[in-house]
Amino acid sequence: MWRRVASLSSLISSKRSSTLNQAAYSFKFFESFTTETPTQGKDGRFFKGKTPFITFVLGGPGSGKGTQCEKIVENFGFTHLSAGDLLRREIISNTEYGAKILDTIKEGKIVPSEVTVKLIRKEMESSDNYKFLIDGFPRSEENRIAFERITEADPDIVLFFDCPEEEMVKRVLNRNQGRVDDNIDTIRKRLKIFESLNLPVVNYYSKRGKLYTINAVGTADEIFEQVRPVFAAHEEFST
Ligand SMILES: Nc1ncnc2c1ncn2[C@@H]1O[C@H](COP(=O)(O)OP(=O)(O)OP(=O)(O)O)[C@@H](O)[C@H]1O
Ligand SMILES: Nc1ccn([C@@H]2O[C@H](COP(=O)(O)O)[C@@H](O)[C@H]2O)c(=O)n1
Ligand SMILES: [Mg+2]
Repeated sequence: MWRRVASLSSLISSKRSSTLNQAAYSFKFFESFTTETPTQGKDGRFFKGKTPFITFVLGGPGSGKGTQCEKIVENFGFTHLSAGDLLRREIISNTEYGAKILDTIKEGKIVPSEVTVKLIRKEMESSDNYKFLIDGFPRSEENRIAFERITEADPDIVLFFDCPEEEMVKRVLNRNQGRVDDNIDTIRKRLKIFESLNLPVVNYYSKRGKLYTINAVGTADEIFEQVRPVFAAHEEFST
């Protein structure tokens, strides 16, 4: 049986053991990484030009984050940074920790935050744009806190694509892009991690008044009509 992820707060209390397991896992994983201390930009700003406008894009696996990000890019001129894509690029580039990332993604677990934040930060630093969609991040409170620490930046908007599990599973199994994690076993693991680690982040931004919840059921165009007003409210984003 699949169920809709509706009440966020009721799910949060059950997360403790998953959180501890993930923390122990991250520690073991991270032991094999070089632990260079991150450098912080002057006044916490490592970007060129304007103050960055940061949108975090959250939602379960297959909820349509990437699909909607493409539309936001087309309509509002953002730069799309998918944390998952950046990690997959590390695997393909065969970097020193590519194999570890591959194992982590196959297990549906979360890659240590410092690794992911540094990849995101590098992309932001080398971009001439100041409007960023950071898709699939933060996936956990640890991700969120690491981003704040390393970049000293805070998101302006957080989008949350709220989708029933049954629909997410259907979409992922039909995706057909050859992803190693698009199989039923890994999807189940990713859904558990989503509930235990990602929903607390959603809840955090909800309490801070930054969250825009989008009903992710319907056609991609219908869903985008809920997204559009969030950005249209900022006149400077009209391209
Ligand atoms: N509204 C929609 N209705 C039906 N299918 C959709 C819709 N939006 C996206 N899809 C399809 O569902 C699949 C998953 O979408 P997408 O890759 O955008 O999700 P995602 O949230 O980025 O997933 P992940 O977290 O696994 O990267 C894709 O094959 C996409 O074409
Ligand atoms: N902040 C993140 C984002 C992703 N991952 C890992 O990548 C997998 C795929 O991510 P998608 O956003 O493309 O679905 C995800 O299941 C994680 O294993 C991560 O560790 N941290
Ligand atoms: Mg995606």
